[in-house]
Amino acid sequence: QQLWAREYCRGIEEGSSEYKQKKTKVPKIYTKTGDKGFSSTFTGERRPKDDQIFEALGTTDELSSAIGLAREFCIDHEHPFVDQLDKIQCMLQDIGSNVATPISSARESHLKRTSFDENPVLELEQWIDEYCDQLPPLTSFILPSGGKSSASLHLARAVCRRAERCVLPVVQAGEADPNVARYLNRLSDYLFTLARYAAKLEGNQETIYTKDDP
Ligand SMILES: Nc1ncnc2c1ncn2[C@@H]1O[C@H](COP(=O)(O)OP(=O)(O)OP(=O)(O)O)[C@@H](O)[C@H]1O
Repeated sequence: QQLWAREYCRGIEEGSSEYKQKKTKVPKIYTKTGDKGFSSTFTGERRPKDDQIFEALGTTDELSSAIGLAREFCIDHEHPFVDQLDKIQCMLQDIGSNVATPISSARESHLKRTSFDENPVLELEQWIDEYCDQLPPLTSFILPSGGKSSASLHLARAVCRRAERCVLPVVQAGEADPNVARYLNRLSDYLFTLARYAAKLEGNQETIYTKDDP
């Protein structure tokens, strides 16, 4: 809202009467148009808030928030991959735009602005391969553990898998780009690998699954 106001009033001296007059016209964050349980897609359609589009959109938002929290723990340790997490959060924003633009009601200009191609998927694969080369091979199940960075990356991984489940029906209905589902599928592998890598960098032990024999 603040940013919007600053942009809207760009070039006008802050505090001047013209600025104050213009700023009062900045729309409020709450329009109340969603109070009856319906909201808008980017194409302007009104749909119930429990529609699969908003389910997918909301879960993608949860995923970005989970990564945002993990990122904060990683910053505390000055991990070298924080830039990758930043880029992923931006990609998730693009995924949200693609999902919120159902192809059946989109105009050419909508599709152009919200397209999602396969390059980000390939980039994730490259990152995964680089980390895997530096990790010992997995010989048993590991549990979400390995310190705060690692455990929070595991939590983000689990949210990522839920986001994938929510996005899939939208993709299968032909309403979002299949690269969106591919990206989320690859992202959970990236987050798993990164969780292990973070534990290694921090010198933390990962907890191994064990089963007590009766
Ligand atoms: N509960 C929700 N979960 C996921 N996405 C949502 C949800 N509600 C709205 N959206 C999407 O996020 C966009 C912005 O949300 P916003 O809260 O402004 O919508 P709204 O509830 O329709 O409006 P308002 O909050 O002003 O009454 C909406 O246009 C819609 O695409």
